[in-house]
Amino acid sequence: MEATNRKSLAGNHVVKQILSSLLISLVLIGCSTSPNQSTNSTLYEELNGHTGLEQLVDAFIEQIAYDEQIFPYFAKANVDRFRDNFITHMCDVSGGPCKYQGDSMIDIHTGMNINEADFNRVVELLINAMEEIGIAYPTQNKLLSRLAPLRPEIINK
Ligand code: HEM
Repeated sequence: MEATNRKSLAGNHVVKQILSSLLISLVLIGCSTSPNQSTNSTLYEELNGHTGLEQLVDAFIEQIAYDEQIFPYFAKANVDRFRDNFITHMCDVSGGPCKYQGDSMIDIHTGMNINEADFNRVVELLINAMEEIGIAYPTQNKLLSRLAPLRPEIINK
């Protein structure tokens, strides 16, 4: 009985050692933030600037093109104009050196009758696009939280 206890204690000790070295590694990884994640960089920089946004919007447009639920909204849209204006809008929203001067979110989306489910689907497509080009989760979340307040300007208009 005692031997078994000691054995399991010894086992516990090894487990503790492994856990504490794991913890140390995690803390070290957490401390060694890359330049992209430093607190001084803007979200625009984390998204790899203009080139990164171009990549993201191209991946997003491809997602839309293959999505049966969302594509019908864009069937008659001018894709080149959408691409340019969406990039500028994202650049502005993420703190980049652009000023979006296009129509307001309300004006653009009025008459489209976009419901909650379709809005959520578009968010999913944007997440897929971010995944596809390898944007880190914390950066994804930051972009989504900047877009979330626009929801009431787009839904049910
Ligand atoms: C946070 C979410 C959204 C943002 C930030 C956003 C932003 C924009 C921007 C900047 C444009 C460019 C306007 C232009 O072409 O000049 C646009 C166009 C458009 N958006 Fe959205 N949008 C969002 C959600 C949605 C959703 C959920 C749908 C449909 C389900 C949608 C459908 C469209 C369509 C069809 C156009 C093209 C209009 C056209 O060129 O005729 N958008 N959006």
